[in-house]
Amino acid sequence: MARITLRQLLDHAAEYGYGVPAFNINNMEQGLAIMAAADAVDAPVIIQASRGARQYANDVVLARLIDALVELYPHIPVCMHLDHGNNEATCVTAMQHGFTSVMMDGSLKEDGKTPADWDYNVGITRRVTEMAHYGGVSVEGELGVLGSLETGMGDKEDGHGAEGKLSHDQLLTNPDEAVKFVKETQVDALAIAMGTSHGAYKFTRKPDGAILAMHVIEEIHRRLPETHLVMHGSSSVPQELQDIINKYGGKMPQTWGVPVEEIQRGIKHGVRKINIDTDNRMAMTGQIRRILTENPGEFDPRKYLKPAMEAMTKLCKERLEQFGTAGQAGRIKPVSLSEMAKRYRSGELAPKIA
Ligand SMILES: O=C(CO)COP(=O)(O)O
Ligand SMILES: O=C[C@H](O)COP(=O)(O)O
Ligand SMILES: [Zn+2]
Ligand SMILES: [Zn+2]
Repeated sequence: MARITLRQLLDHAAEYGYGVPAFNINNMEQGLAIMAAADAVDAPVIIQASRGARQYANDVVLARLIDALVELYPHIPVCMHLDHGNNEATCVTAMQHGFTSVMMDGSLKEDGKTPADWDYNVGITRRVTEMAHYGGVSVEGELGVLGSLETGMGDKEDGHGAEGKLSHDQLLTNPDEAVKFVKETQVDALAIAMGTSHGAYKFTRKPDGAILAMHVIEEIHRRLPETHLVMHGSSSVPQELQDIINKYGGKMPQTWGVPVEEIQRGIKHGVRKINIDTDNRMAMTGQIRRILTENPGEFDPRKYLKPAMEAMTKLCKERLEQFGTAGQAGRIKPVSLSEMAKRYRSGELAPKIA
């Protein structure tokens, strides 16, 4: 059994100076693809499911799927994480289905659209952290609202995300507030806003410091050196994948994502979890388009899902290598949830804030 908590994994990543991609999952093919990549490079993995993924695949199916993946690859530590939990219930039901980590995203209200105020975010995140830690489960919180520094718009693209115009203050996490937030909520990891957004359309040009504010990460890390930082919306949206999709009938306007070298810079400054969904969606879609275009008579899903899985495996492998996750699986001895719970109770896992 190699299920592992986010806290244990990110503590290890901090100790050895690497980052861990968190790949979103919605179905068996994505699960198999992630595990094949982790196995190929001996990396621990974070597999995360959004509320949408849980509705799509069904909690019971997802839970059994993760059991199966863990059984198939007993030497790979797997953290099963809830992406963008919107209230206490979403977090608790994830824990009931074997998630070892939950995100309570209190930066937005329950509707996943309306920016929340400080008291709401601290209150709900603190409640989830208390509950989760009793069971040894890890918690990621979020401070600041994801959205574009180019347009000032929230990131409404894929269902979750703020609607309408946001202020510069909302779009960039304030370092002083970050310190207070971690202290008051006791989260294990903190997602911050610095110009990334979900989906493919993050930037209209290769991002520089004006629209991808890596200096905010560096400042927060200076103030909170022991806190694991999380970058959402961190797909790189490779040109090559845009080209494949468009070559085979797709119509994706030219766009830019988060360059891998910027993420690597973040990893030097406390970024430990890097969320990636869009790149994998694009890798799979490109191959499905290619196969169906080249073989219009094809109707066996395996014929296009297998190349789609292989493309996803290739992308996951690249990120595991680029972030330094490769080669770390064998160095981690999973700590049980009950042992983690004891450590929270003893106070030894409380955030260390100067
Ligand atoms: O942040 C994410 C999931 O929480 C995914 O981000 P991307 O859309 O950039 O892949
Ligand atoms: O939050 C963003 C992730 O990419 C998950 O997206 P989703 O809510 O469409 O499943
Ligand atoms: Zn969010
Ligand atoms: Zn996200």
